[in-house]
Amino acid sequence: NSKETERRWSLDDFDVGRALGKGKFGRVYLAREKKSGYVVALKILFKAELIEAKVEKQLRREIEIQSHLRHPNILRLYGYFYDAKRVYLILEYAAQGEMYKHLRKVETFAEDLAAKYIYQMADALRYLHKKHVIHRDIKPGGGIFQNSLSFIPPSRQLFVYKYLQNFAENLLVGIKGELKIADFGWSVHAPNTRRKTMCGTLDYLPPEMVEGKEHNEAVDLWSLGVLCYEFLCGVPPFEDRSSYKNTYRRIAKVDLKIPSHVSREAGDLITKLLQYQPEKRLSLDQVLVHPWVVKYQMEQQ
Ligand SMILES: Cn1ncc2ncnc(NCCc3cnc(NC(=O)Nc4cccc(C(F)(F)F)c4)s3)c21
Repeated sequence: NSKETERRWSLDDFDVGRALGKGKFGRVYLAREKKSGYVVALKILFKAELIEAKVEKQLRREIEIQSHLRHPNILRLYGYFYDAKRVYLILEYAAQGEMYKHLRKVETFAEDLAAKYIYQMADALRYLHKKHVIHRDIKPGGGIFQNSLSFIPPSRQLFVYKYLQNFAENLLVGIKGELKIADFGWSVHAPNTRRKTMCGTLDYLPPEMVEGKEHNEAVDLWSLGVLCYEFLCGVPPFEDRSSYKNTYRRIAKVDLKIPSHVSREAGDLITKLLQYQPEKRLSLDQVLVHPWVVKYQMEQQ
């Protein structure tokens, strides 16, 4: 309820436990709110580092965006607080941790598991794209910070899509094995140690962004295709571990080779998402009714 986000939290409200992971700007810890016993993830950021990297505004925007999002496949940001040196993000705890650890452990996901994750991702992206429209209407001052997203001219609101650009770097898994998109902060745009490649974001960039052209939410459909490929093949489709230039070239040429072990339906979905022209890519609604995605939803029900 809104009470959670309004009340003043402090570190004394929590018992802090083991470290869950570390990002560029700080660490995440398991924590329990003392009164309710509620378990959360507490991300601790150092103000000095945020100021030095000039990302305070981005953090405000992230808090503003995330505090209005409610979707089972988007990690909740319950609130935040700060003290003299640090900013603390009170986050939903994703009990099964980082998606990449699961993928690396099994190398490739079975097609039914990959289809479940793609369905959940498409559903979350559809929600986010709709929210962007609503975000344009957030009444001034309606958010925690005055400079809420709504003050940004629509053209720059595409910034939020970029947050999703490397969502693959920031997928977590909830207690019931459900996918959770996390970490909308730019912090993850920095070279990310989480993946073997120096800067994971490259693998997920669509041709229009690689070529610095205008882009819109169709970038997320491209990324969804890259994610689906990586779930089924264990590596992203255009990766060239030796050089960024070659990865760029392969993306711009859509140099896509789908291995024979990938089913025809899965290959069909990937091919229809990894289209050079943004308007040719499947829409999120079409992804949600694609035979490969739907086939496994029946089994789930
Ligand atoms: C690893 N792990 N395992 C279980 C688990 N459960 C929950 N969470 C985890 N990890 C944290 C995931 C995050 C969610 N939101 C984030 N947000 C952020 O880090 N924002 C942020 C940081 C620094 C700078 C900026 C700025 F200013 F550039 F915008 C923005 S991090 C978990």
